[in-house]
Amino acid sequence: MRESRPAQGASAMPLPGAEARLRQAEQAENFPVALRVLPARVRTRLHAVYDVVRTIDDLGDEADGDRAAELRAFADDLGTVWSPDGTGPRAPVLRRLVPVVRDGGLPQEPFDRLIAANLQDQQVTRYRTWDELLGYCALSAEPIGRLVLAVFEVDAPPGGAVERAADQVSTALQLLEHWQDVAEDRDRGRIYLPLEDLDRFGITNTSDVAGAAVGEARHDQGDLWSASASPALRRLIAHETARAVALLDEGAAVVRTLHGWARLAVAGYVAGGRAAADALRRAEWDVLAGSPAARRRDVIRHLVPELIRSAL
Ligand SMILES: CC(C)=CCC/C(C)=C/CC/C(C)=C/COP(=O)(O)OP(=O)(O)O
Repeated sequence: MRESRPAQGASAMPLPGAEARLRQAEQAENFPVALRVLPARVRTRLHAVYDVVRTIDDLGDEADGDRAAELRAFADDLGTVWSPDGTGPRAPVLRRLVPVVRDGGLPQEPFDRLIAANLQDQQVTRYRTWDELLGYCALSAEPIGRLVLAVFEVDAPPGGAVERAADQVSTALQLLEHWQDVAEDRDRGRIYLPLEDLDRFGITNTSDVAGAAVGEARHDQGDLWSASASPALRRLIAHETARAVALLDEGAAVVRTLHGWARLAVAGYVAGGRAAADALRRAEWDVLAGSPAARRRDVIRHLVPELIRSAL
């Protein structure tokens, strides 16, 4: 998962092979970002959007130096895609987005929300409740689904059933990634498992209790800091995975309302989510021994029935 993703570089300026590194990052995702069978125009558009999304995420997670400043600078550059200042954006990844926006009405607002999510990540490292976590997903995951709908020019009126279902699928995919990446996020100082659930399942996290700086391993003890997950933590991960899969199931209805390539692509994302849940189950919910990775063959195994269901 993320550990295999290379850092994009603090300033998102041209890096040798930057695009190749983004393609490599794409391979580490749970879901097929742009299935090879999709038409070239659609794949180009999906890649252009993915690369910007990934860049924002990498600035928020991995950039050296002042990440908030890097994100704000990138946001300024991003804004020029919609409000050309004569020269256009500086970052190559944004230059590749320009024709996609010109060609097919891609909105700026979802990108702005992704910037806001990553700025929030610099400040907020704990979520008290499930609802608070869903609020974060509204900034960090829902915009991705909305962009995918825009890429496929799907008619999805604001607040309507299609948009809501896409939000559910996107949120479910992000939650599943969080559960896969509990150890990695913890090492970054972030815990996405809601604190009320940690309490309810009796998970100890003495770094918080003792008020020690998160990430200082010598102070960190308790269930979240072991080399492998305790029975209590495994029960919690199984519970949170089931909640994410329930959201995925609800949102998967969107696949049935889509047509053509959009249906195939979104079925691929849903199948990727199911493969991620399989990986968690296969690891017996132990998310501390490593990040359980989705297998390609599981994605395919889920894609076929997903498509059949949507055709009925
Ligand atoms: C129309 C429709 C439903 C499309 C699906 C859109 C889609 C693929 C959403 C994915 C959301 C997601 C996994 C975010 C992960 O963010 P993160 O910041 O946790 O990612 P990271 O772990 O890769 O950094």
